Amino acid sequence: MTQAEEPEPISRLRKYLQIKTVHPKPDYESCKNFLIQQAGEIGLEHQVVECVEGKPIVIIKLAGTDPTQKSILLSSHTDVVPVFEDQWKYDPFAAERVLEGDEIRIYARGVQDMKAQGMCYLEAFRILKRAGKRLTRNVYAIYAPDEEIGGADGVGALVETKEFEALNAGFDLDEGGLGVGDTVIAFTAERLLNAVRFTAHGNTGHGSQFIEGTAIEKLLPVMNWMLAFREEEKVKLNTIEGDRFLCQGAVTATNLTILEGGKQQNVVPATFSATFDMRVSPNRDIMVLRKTIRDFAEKHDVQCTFLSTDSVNPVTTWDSSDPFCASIEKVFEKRMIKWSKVICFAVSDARHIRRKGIPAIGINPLTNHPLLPHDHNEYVREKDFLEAIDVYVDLISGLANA
Ligand SMILES: CSCC[C@H](NC=O)C(=O)O
Ligand SMILES: [Zn+2]
Ligand SMILES: [Zn+2]
Repeated sequence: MTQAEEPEPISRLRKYLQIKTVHPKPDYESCKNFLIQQAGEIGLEHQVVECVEGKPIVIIKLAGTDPTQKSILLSSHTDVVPVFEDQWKYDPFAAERVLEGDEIRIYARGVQDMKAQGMCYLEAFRILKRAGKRLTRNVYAIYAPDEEIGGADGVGALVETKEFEALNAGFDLDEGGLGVGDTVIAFTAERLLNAVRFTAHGNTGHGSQFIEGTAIEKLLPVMNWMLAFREEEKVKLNTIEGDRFLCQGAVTATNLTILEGGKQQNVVPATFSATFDMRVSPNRDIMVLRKTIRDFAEKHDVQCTFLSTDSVNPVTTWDSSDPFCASIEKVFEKRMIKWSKVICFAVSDARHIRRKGIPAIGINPLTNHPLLPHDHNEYVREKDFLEAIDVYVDLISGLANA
């Protein structure tokens, strides 16, 4: 096979990928300009909501025939996570189009997470607009910053604005994960982020002595207890029937991610701290869990700070008799797509939308790829991206006419 001429949607995707919206200093300005230019080219209205200066949210509208009906949101984030450049086969921001074996791939940071998805929305709008087909409901594609750092200044702030209220949203199609094998996953919920930092203070002194009541002595039982909890949940996950990866939302994940303390090898540290990333399953009562953790830490004279204090974690119930869910099921059926409802293992901007009482489902039609979000050499097969656009044409048409 030779590398055929580059299809136009691929050229546009590559341009989007070449914009360095990478943390810690994402180029949101160029990104905003690119999206506005795309909207203009397709002939669509756009608005920019800047809840926090320098963090624009671009909203592009496919106008429906009946704007009094609740609208459909297509959510995406524009930011991408940092790279270890020397670990990449190609420049992560060149968006190289490469022939590997018999497939053409686009390599770039953020192509899986989630710029390909974001561009699918616009390409689908382009096709629908060109066909002159008017759908009933308004559809808004949202391009938001900062999802990768929590989204407080992005969708988290947007949902509190008059502009968001004016969108009159009834349903949100949000960020999905790539399919597992050939199965498309539909996120109906997420685990709650519950990062916790334990800090212990103790006696200090010469490193040669048996100092009593040291910070590390206090901290260790708490750390071990947290790791025992981690083990318990891991065992629980292994007893669940079904794919371990897809089922992980049913249990709570815990990882020690930061360990700090000590200034010099021969000085017993006066302070030591351990930070854990916890992802709490919606099946578990977060308030009870937090109290148990706090009580245990305090019993060991260890301070406990929850770095994330969100406690509300709404779940979108998949209801096949709901017209929006039914319209998605119909697309999957027509296209013979295997799919599965899943609790998302990480968090996404969908949680901000669900907290406003709007149902949100995270879907990504790309299947049979290695999962590379946040990893080196992130890529998407060209053929699959082009097919995903057609899936979005169907999803958008179904939802907007539901
Ligand atoms: C601090 S918000 C982090 C958001 C991130 N979302 C996707 O990877 C996550 O770690 O789940
Ligand atoms: Zn993402
Ligand atoms: Zn991510």
